[in-house]
Amino acid sequence: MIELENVSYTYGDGELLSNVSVELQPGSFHFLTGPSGSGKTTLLKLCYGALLPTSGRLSAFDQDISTLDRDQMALLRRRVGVVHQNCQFLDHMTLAENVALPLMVSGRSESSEHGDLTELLSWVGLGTRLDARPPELSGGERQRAALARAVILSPDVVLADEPTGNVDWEMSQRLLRLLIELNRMGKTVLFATHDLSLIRAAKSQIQARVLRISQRKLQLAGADL
Ligand SMILES: Nc1ncnc2c1ncn2[C@@H]1O[C@H](COP(=O)(O)OP(=O)(O)OP(=O)(O)O)[C@@H](O)[C@H]1O
Repeated sequence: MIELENVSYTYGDGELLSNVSVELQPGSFHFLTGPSGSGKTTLLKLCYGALLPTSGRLSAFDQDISTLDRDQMALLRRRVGVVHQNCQFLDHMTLAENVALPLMVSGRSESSEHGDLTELLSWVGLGTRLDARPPELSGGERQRAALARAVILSPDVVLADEPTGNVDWEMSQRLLRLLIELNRMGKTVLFATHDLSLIRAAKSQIQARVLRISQRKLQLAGADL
């Protein structure tokens, strides 16, 4: 689905990621961990084409991302749902309208495999909050709304950037379960988190590989986690 071959990325004059290689196979579940500032968000941005590698090759759906024109890049972005670290909503619109925005922008009327919008919001536990305005939502509700918005176009890949960053343990587990469910529906999932206890808790629920960024390199974490 997404493959990085010797990808490096440099902001200004400081190299952040150095010769990173990884392949996200269809239907796989990966965690991405590493200290704050190690480059997790940057790696995710590379995966959805918000940044292009400084060197190396990144391909998505068998296409070299650096060769894509604007339309092809837009198509790629539709196949990759992103839960951003600091999810933003439009405060003057309802929760349902915010979640439906990608549908409107893409000119589509149908929803994801969850059926209609109400069904999707019920799936994330927000079925009674359709008319709420974003400022009225709790942190956990915002994160679940962000997840619903990320999957409304039925992407093949879901990238989640610290979706459990500002929520308690119970809500973290709930978000994890939703991502596991998406994976069981066949989606390829990359879940960035610094929360190692959550990764340990996930081990009994799913077979996932754990990638760790350390000193600009990407490694497969082992039993030491
Ligand atoms: N647009 C940018 N310009 C310059 N430096 C940047 C930019 N974006 C990020 N950085 C720097 O790159 C480094 C990695 O940032 P990144 O957000 O990818 O790390 P992270 O592992 O996701 O961190 P956290 O866990 O704190 O979210 C940080 O030092 C950050 O300041």
